[in-house]
Amino acid sequence: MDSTWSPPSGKTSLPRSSNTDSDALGTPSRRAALRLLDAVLRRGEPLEQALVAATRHVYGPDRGLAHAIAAEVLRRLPDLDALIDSVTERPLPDDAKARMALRIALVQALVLGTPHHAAIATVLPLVDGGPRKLVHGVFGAIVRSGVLLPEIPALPPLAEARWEGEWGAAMIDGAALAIAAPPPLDVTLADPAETDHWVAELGGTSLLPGHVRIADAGSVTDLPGFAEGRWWVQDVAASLPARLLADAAHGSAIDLCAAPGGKTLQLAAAGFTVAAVDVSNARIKRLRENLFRTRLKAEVIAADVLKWAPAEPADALLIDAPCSATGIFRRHPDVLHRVHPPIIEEMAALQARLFARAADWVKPGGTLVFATCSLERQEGEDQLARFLSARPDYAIDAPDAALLPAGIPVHPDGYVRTLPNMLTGEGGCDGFFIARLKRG
Ligand SMILES: C[S@@+](CC[C@H](N)C(=O)[O-])C[C@H]1O[C@@H](n2cnc3c(N)ncnc32)[C@H](O)[C@@H]1O
Repeated sequence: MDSTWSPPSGKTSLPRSSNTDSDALGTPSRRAALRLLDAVLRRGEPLEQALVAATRHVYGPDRGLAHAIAAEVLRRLPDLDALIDSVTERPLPDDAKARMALRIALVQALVLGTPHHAAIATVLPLVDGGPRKLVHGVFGAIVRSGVLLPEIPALPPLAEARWEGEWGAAMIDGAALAIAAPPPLDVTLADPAETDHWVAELGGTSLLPGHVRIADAGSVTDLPGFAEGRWWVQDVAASLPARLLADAAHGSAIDLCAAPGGKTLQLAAAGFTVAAVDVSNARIKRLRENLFRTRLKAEVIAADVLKWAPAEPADALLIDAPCSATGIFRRHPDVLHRVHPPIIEEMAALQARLFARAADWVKPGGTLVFATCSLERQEGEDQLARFLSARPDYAIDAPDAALLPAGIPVHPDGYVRTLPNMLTGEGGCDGFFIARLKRG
């Protein structure tokens, strides 16, 4: 047994050892959750990317459960670890299987409402032949003490230090609040004139014409209007780049880094003739499905933007550049743990190349929007500054504040920066950087 834990006096009757019976009681989904956490925390893989391999032998609702457990552990990791460390004599190694198993058991018992006996019984087989007694004892000590996780989660120290330095304490408070509760579902309507209709039909609220926010949506595909393609899922902040473009231009549009196509759909619905380019075949498949469902039209091009070039320049160009994705941590909490400065620098270098190359594909007098779903200045403000100093033919084109939800300002320098401490009363928003530029 691991020497870092001393059993509380008296007792511990362990559930039976792992066998196919205990696996049938829900262990496969916990094994899958363990594989997911391993992929994110040890190998630095995005959670979504790890899903297929990690849930290969898990079916039906168990797959969703594995995803939910792993995502919730990632949201509450610092608080779960603090609880574990409060009970062990010496800290368990960060990547020890016992710590992983405890995180999975505790998040079920303390956040997901799993009965305590089921939370521990389904997890003990994960440490079979190893520290079962330790895991059982630590879990028991914590749940018996009646301690709860803090209402407002702690952020991982490295992310907190980076963001506090960049954006200040209010942003940290907003970010912590943002992971305390599941985010609302935002949808963008194919026809903004139908906003009132869909607000009523979906039981939501609206922050902008063509936007509906639903607090507790349940299954997206079962909602009215989904199958008919009247709307698509898109955070309100993610809808702003295409809104800004459509406000300033019309005619032809090139949507670079387009898949799965939320912004392509917006541009097509706004009347642009759209060429949508993306390098990922898997994501392009989803883009085509989205076009099919919404009956909207775009030319879809599978290509690497660093090698591809259009036959002629366009009136409007959107670069929704690949990035660290730290702005979407509410739905993708893996970014809180796996994004570090080298990844941010690597993505920023790619963005700079895409931005510089695509700038030649806009007609004189045309409009370019550069956007990233990142909370890092290197992927936003710094990109804009470097671009403007290299391209005197471009100037910032500040949008009218009326294009944005009340609570999201236009920055004095003319771009839009959304942060987790914006729209907090309405359910928050993702972190985005959006710059609209006019070519002279
Ligand atoms: C932020 S996502 C785009 C989201 C999309 N615009 C939307 O609204 O649904 C970035 C996209 O960039 C694509 N990408 C990354 N590098 C690329 C490259 N060199 N050329 C083309 N697409 C690229 C990725 O496949 C990914 O789909």
